[in-house]
Amino acid sequence: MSGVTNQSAGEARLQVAGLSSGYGPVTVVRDVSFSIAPGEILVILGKNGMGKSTLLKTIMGFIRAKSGSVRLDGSEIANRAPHLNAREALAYTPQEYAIFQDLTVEENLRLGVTEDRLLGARMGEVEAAFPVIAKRFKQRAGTLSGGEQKMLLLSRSLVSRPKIMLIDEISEGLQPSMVNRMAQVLRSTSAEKGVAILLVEQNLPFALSVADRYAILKIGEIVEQGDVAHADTAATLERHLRI
Ligand SMILES: Nc1ncnc2c1ncn2[C@@H]1O[C@H](COP(=O)(O)OP(=O)(O)OP(=O)(O)O)[C@@H](O)[C@H]1O
Repeated sequence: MSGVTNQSAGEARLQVAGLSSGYGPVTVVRDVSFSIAPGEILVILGKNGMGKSTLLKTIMGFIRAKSGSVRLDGSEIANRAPHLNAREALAYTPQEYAIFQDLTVEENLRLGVTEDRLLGARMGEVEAAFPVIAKRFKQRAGTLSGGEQKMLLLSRSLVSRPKIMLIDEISEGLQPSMVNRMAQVLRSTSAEKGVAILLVEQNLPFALSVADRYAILKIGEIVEQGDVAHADTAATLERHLRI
């Protein structure tokens, strides 16, 4: 099994073991294993087409696992419907600008909560994270800039009070100031709320500024994982990603 972790199962908020999945007969994610503790951020690195997005979608339940397990605080959730996973505190932020363009910012945020009244109580968190979003509450989401739409996506995840956040290339196409803001928000969300965050990223400086640990995915398999702060990290990334 590839990618054995340095944590015991008892500590893991998210534990993925021997996970394989794909499209029809084609296997894309192969025997992937890792775990993430509460308050920890793991980034999956890899070139285009290596299976990073497929891995996130499999964990969320959008793509069927062919084998393996996905555990949330020790309970098996592999192949559970995405809406049930969302209700039980998994928040998925896709790579696409997946907001409802014709709804207002507020209406988009409301989709992140199970009851309308909860949004009012949680708006303070959106305001603290992304003041620009809170100011545009009544504005049609389609009028936001690309970067603001990404902030709205992340805000929608935050108001759902997740235990686990699955985030696919949030920094893509953002200007540096917005990327820095995203990094701060993710760091404080994991540190202060104990959220386990699984990031998929191609933006290496951003990934390394945010994550505690990394795993490198190559043709669907984890070929290496380690601590970002470890002295060997730069050499390992150079070897596998040629950067
Ligand atoms: N809906 C699909 N049907 C069939 N094959 C797919 C589908 N989506 C992705 N694939 C294939 O699965 C492989 C992995 O794709 P995936 O999007 O998971 O990679 P990725 O590492 O996230 O890459 P990128 O950064 O380009 O999004 C690729 O070969 C891709 O062509």
